[in-house]
Amino acid sequence: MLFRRLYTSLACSNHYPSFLFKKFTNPSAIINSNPLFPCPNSFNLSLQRPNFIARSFISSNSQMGDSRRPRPVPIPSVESADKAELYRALEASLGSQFSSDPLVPNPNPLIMVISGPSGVGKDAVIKRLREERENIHFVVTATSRAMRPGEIDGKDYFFVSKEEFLSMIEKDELLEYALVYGDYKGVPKQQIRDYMAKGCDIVMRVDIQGAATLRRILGKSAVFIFLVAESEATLVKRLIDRKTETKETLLVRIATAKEEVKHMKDFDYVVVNKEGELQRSVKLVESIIDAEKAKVRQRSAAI
Ligand SMILES: Nc1ncnc2c1ncn2[C@@H]1O[C@H](COP(=O)(O)OP(=O)(O)OP(=O)(O)O)[C@@H](O)[C@H]1O
Repeated sequence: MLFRRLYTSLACSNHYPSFLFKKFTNPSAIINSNPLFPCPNSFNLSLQRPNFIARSFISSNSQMGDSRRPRPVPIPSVESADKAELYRALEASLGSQFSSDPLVPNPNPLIMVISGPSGVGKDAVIKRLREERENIHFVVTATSRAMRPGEIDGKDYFFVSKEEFLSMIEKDELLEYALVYGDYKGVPKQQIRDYMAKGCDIVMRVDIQGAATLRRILGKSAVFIFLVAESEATLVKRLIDRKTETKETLLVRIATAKEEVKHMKDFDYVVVNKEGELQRSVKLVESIIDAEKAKVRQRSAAI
């Protein structure tokens, strides 16, 4: 049993020649067939004793002369030994201290792009996510449009003049921008850099066109989430209930939404924001973040 554990830990370690583990499944076969183990018979014998003497495997693999080899280390019985004593004996036997350094580096900051048709619930999901999750920066967009009553500069948008916006374009300070109904809207790069440097994840809320532009710029280095209602009918009712649209803009938004749903395939994840189940949608977005953080090959975005 003890030998099997030792064998498994050595098989996962970089310190030991892999051929020993690839080729053999029976530990005693390794011992009996490998010239690096000078005394196969004595090893087999030692397995039969409760407190057997283990040789340092790492050292026995070295090219050092016998005089420099560490002496055999007694390993106490697993059943009766003190935990600390057993731990130290295993360290001594393997010839190195067990490191407390993290085996896995901190995950990279994530850039998430949340998009979906108008009225699907992007703002509602993001608002709830903001309340529930720390270490996320929600990107504040720059716009050249006038501030509406109740809006706060730096929170809802960065309100800048058209000239200032054009100067930001000129200086390549925007990750992406668009002219929407005569007003510029864009994502300032520096804000994203600053928060990523602090280790924060980044969330951007953009329309479908913005998401397509960001996909071209960021490729697979960002996560793209498409938010959708369970049906067209639900989406329309939600827009009507919001009472923010005129009949003309309602028509435009609904017609646009029908087209936008076709772009779902360009995203990495789809979250169905079902009627009355906002919390479930937020949990699903959080699960996506958690899954991305657990990826062996992390996305790595450079802005
Ligand atoms: N799961 C849900 N169930 C019921 N109502 C919801 C749900 N999610 C969002 N809503 C409501 O639907 C309406 C539209 O949501 P929201 O404004 O967040 O959409 P949006 O995608 O940000 O829209 P737009 O792109 O037009 O700004 C809001 O009144 C919101 O409270």
